[in-house]
Amino acid sequence: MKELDTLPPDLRHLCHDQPPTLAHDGGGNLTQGVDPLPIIDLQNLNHDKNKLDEACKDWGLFRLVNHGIPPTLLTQLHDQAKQVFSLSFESKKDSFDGSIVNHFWGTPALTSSGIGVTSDHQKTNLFEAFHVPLSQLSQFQPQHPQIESFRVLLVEYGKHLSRIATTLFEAMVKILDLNLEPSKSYLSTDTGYVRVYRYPHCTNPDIGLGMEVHTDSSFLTILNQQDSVSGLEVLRDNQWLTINPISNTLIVNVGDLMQALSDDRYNSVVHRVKVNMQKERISIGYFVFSDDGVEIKSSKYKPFTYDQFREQVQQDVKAFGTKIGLARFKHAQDN
Ligand SMILES: O=C(O)CCC(=O)C(=O)O
Ligand SMILES: [Fe+2]
Repeated sequence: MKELDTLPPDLRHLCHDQPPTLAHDGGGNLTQGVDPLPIIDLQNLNHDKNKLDEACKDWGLFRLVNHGIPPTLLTQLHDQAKQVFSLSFESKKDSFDGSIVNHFWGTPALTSSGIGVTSDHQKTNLFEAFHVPLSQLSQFQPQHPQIESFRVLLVEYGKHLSRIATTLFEAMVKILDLNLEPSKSYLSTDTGYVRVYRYPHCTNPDIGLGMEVHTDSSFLTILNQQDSVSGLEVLRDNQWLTINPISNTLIVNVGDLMQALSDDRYNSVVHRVKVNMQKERISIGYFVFSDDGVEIKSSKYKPFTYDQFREQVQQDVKAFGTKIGLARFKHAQDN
C-alpha cells in the first residue's frame, strides 16, 4: 500500500508524495554525544530526591531509568503502533469510528467529545494519533486482529504508567512538602489517557511542525520514544534542544497542573515536535491529571479544577488559535 493511502486525507496534500531523500538535513536532530538531561532512577527515588527536585525546577523534564517496564513490552508497543498506523486510512476509520478510541490528526487540542479544536489562525500539525482513555479500554472490542493485539499491550502498559505516575507524584508532593487534603485523591490515574502518535516523514520544506510549541496541561506526562527517530525538542536557555530517543528510557515532563500545585517552583516545560524529512516517527505519551472536581490551590493562582483549565484552553484555542494556559489563572499581582 502506498504510504499516502494510510494517511488522513487532510494531511496528504501537505506531504510531497516522493521517496525519502537524504539531500535535506534530518530536521535538526543530530545525535548529541552526551545526553545532557537529568537522569532519575525510579528504583532509587529516595536517594535521587534532590536530583528530582532540581530537574523539575531547572528543566521541567527528566529521563527516567529503572522504571520497571519490560523492554520487550516497549518494543512490541512501538512495532505494533507502527503496524496499526500503516493500515489503510479507511480500515482505521472503520475500526475506530464510534469507539472509545479517538482517531484524530492536525491539532492536539480536543474538546471533551473528542472533536479537534481548530481556528482559522491555526496551522495544521503534521501528525496522526489515537487518543486512548485507559480506564475504558475494556469496552473497546476491535474486530481487526492487529488492533486487538495492540489494545492488549496498551492495557498492560497502562498499569505500568499508572504505577510510575503515582510513585513520581507522591515523591514530588513529599519533596514540596505540600499539605494536600487527605480526603481527596489528587492524581487521577483513572482519567489519564495515552496518545499514540505518528509523525509522517515529510520532504516538503514549507511544512510547519509535527506538533506546535506548547506546554502540557497535565500534572505529569510520560513519553515513550522507543523509536530511533528523534523529533521532540525542548526550549532551554532560549534554544531548542533535541531530546534524543534512548531505548528503554522514558521522558517525564512536568505539566501545567504540577507547576501550579508547586506554586511555580516546578516548571511546565515548553516543547514542540519537528517533522523528520527522512523517516516517520512514532511516540506514545501518557497524560495524567487531577481527579474530577479537585481544586488546585496555591498562593500564585486562583483555585481551579482541571475541567475549568481545559475549558479555558479550548476557548482560547478557538478564539486566538493558541493556548494561553496558566497565565489565565494567575493572581493579578503576579502577572
Ligand atoms: O510526540 C512527542 O514526542 C511529544 C508529544 C507531545 O508533546 C504532546 O502530546 O503533548
Ligand atoms: Fe506535549
